[in-house]
Amino acid sequence: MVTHDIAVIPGDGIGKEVVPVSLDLLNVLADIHGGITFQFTEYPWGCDYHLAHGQMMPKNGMEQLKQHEQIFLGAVGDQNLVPDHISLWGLLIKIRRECEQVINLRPVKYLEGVSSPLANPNDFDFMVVRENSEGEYSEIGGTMHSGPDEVAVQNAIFTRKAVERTIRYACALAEERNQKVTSATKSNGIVYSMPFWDKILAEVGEDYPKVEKQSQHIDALSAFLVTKPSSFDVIVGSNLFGDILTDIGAAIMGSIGIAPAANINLDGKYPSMFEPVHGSAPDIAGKGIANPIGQLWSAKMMLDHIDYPELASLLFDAMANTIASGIKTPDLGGKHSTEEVVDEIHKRLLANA
Ligand SMILES: NC(=O)c1ccc[n+]([C@@H]2O[C@H](COP(=O)([O-])OP(=O)(O)OC[C@H]3O[C@@H](n4cnc5c(N)ncnc54)[C@H](O)[C@@H]3O)[C@@H](O)[C@H]2O)c1
Ligand SMILES: O=C(O)C[C@@H](O)C(=O)O
Ligand SMILES: [K+]
Ligand SMILES: [Mn+2]
Repeated sequence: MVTHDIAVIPGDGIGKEVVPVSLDLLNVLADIHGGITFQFTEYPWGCDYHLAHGQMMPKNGMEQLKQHEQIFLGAVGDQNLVPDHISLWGLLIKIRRECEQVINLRPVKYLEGVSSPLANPNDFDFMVVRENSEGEYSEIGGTMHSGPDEVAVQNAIFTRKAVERTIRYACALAEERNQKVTSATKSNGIVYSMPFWDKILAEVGEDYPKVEKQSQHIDALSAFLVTKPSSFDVIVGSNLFGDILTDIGAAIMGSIGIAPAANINLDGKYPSMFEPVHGSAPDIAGKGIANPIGQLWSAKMMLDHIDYPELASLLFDAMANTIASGIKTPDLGGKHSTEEVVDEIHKRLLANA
């Protein structure tokens, strides 16, 4: 029997609803496999923890997390309890940085039975590779003066090392897919970092002659995600560009409640982290109607990552078929609860095992 040691952080809001049901289904999948078990260690870190202890996680929190094989996270943030920049940097971004999860991989795919807001979604299926360690998300800067003279400076950081590895990851991924990388730029307006990014795309791209490389300004690219999403294969972008593009991706998929993500540690030195693209959804928390698909699809990405592609496909098909059969939460125009959706996926897992 192989045991997989997973740290679990439900976090805030609907994280506490969609994470537990996902753990149940992961246990069902382990039973179906017969040769593996999951050992889940739950950490109650988040905004409630901050209210009680003055910080988002304990001082040795990172040491504890680094002991585990992978991390499974729900969502972080509750503006009513803790300012968003404190909660995000104290937990989510802290883990991404300290566990060196330098790539954020986010699939965007049309699912049958979902009403996309697009008139002609045309079966789009692409991957966004988001730089996950630097860029516009930087602690370099500061504020000074007050009143009418008050000023804030925020520096964006682009290192050759991080840009190269992100673009390389995207090109290698495109080689396994449909041989096309679209790079998000804004070299017309952002005159140092973006031409630098474009130069590294050209350099790294030489190692991937079969992959078609294309640069597109982020504003036009955002529009094309809406007007012709099926033309994309792999999109690569900086931390902020990738963040925004994947909310557009989630929107064209039909709901942010279904979009998944993997924060990947490339050398295996520290755990990777699997979490949906969405946040804690304070407006629906506690109502039992959160869509569990984004969290479950993130679990599917974890199964692929730890090399159980068959279990991953079984889970994906059960999820996709559940949606196609019309059993879906209100964000997708359905009338079912989180629990009803999960029960149906559970049934389908057992039926197809
Ligand atoms: N990775 C993360 O943990 C993460 C991501 C985004 C936002 N946040 C944090 O979450 C909090 C709320 O942020 P926000 O409102 O900008 O974004 P959000 O993703 O939490 O919610 C945006 C909208 O989408 C809906 N929604 C999100 N997930 C859903 C689901 N699974 N099922 C049904 N509907 C869903 C919400 O009800 C809301 O109307 C903030 O504190 C923010 O900082 C965290
Ligand atoms: O800004 C972030 O990275 C937090 C959240 O919006 C996300 O996409 O994970
Ligand atoms: K999340
Ligand atoms: Mn985001």
